[in-house]
Amino acid sequence: MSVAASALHGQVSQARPRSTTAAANAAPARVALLGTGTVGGAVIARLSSWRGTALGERLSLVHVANSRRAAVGLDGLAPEQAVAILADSSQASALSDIASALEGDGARVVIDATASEAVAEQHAQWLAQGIHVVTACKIGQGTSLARWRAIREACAQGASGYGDSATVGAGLPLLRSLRELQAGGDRIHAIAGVLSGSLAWLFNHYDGMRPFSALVRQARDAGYTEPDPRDDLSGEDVRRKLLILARAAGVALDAGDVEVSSLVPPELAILSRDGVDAALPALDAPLRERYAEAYKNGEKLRFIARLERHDDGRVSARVGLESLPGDHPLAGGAGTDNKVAIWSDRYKVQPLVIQGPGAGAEVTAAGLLDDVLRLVG
Ligand SMILES: NC(=O)C1=CN([C@@H]2O[C@H](COP(=O)(O)OP(=O)(O)OC[C@H]3O[C@@H](n4cnc5c(N)ncnc54)[C@H](OP(=O)(O)O)[C@@H]3O)[C@@H](O)[C@H]2O)C=CC1
Ligand SMILES: N[C@@H](CC=O)C(=O)O
Repeated sequence: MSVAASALHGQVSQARPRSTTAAANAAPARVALLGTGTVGGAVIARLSSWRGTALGERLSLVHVANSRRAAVGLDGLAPEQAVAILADSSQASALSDIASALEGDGARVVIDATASEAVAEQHAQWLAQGIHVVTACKIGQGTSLARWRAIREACAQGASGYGDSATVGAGLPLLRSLRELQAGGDRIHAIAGVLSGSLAWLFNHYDGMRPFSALVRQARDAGYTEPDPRDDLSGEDVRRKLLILARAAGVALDAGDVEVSSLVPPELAILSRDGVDAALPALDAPLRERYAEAYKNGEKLRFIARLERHDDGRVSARVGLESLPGDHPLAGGAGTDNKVAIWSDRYKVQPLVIQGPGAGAEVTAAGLLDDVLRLVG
């Protein structure tokens, strides 16, 4: 599929260096954390490890919530006690409470460590109120173009920043590099690579012997997959990441402009989430066949995202499983490695290649908190 490219500019996160005097005088930024699962739990652990340090003094955790409960501490919750306080809290979780919990001196920040549509729908409203949003969730910028535009406009309206490093590459310097290339006058020509940490891990480990479904369970238990692993296996998570990259590269793609080849057979796709685990073996036979075919040709299976701007102005975007020669540059990597090649005016022939862990609680939490620190100055 191809669409016309349109010139958009890179987004949004603003580094705001602060002077030493300002640093000494500034009230700590007030932080609301939404989501206490794999990623949110690691954010709390990292904040706990900062207690009593200069980094810890820059942030005050005033609101923590999961989908059920919230805990509020207007003078700051001790991060190491936040999980226990939340477990004991009788306050119901409500997104409408967050702005008031953040009121007070200092910058205000919402960290979105959920996979929630309802939370993503609030991003633009918080930004318009001057509240920074830092997110691991791709639903804000990686779904409809209208929502992506609303987020950008709200940043301008609220003079607030959107921290999105964790949405692609779990904090790897991917979006930052795209933006810096363009800030230096480059046009992005193409992007190709492995954008899913869980699918990278799966295809780095799958040898055609163990059932693929058993590896999916292992990847889920390690915290690499989305809460519903079908979001990874269907290519939807990679579609969102490619949309985020494309839009940051100045290409106004909508979700339907990306051609997606899903690994999820129809009988698994139609199930409610409760039924997914038991039905995962439906993946096994088709993937064994794909693997055997690739193996016969000396190739490796990799789930690849591709964006290309053609000379005539068309853009093509697709994600799906590819069988690559064993020595292909995108076939390398280990563990959850993402590996992304970027072609631009200065990298015309040999692309810029960025590689590193692309999923996992700790790297993602670190990427989120890096963005928070950048935004609050
Ligand atoms: N895992 C990874 O390696 C990476 C994940 N991400 C992204 O991070 C996000 C979180 O993933 P992960 O931690 O694995 O998911 P989990 O399922 O482990 O955690 C999700 C959390 O969100 C909470 N939640 C859901 N809805 C709301 C709501 N309305 N208000 C407040 N909290 C809510 C859930 O609450 P409850 O406990 O009540 O269900 C849960 O605590 C996802 O968007 C994912 O794409 C990004 C990069 C890497
Ligand atoms: N499920 C995602 C987690 C990070 O975004 C992935 O597998 O890459």
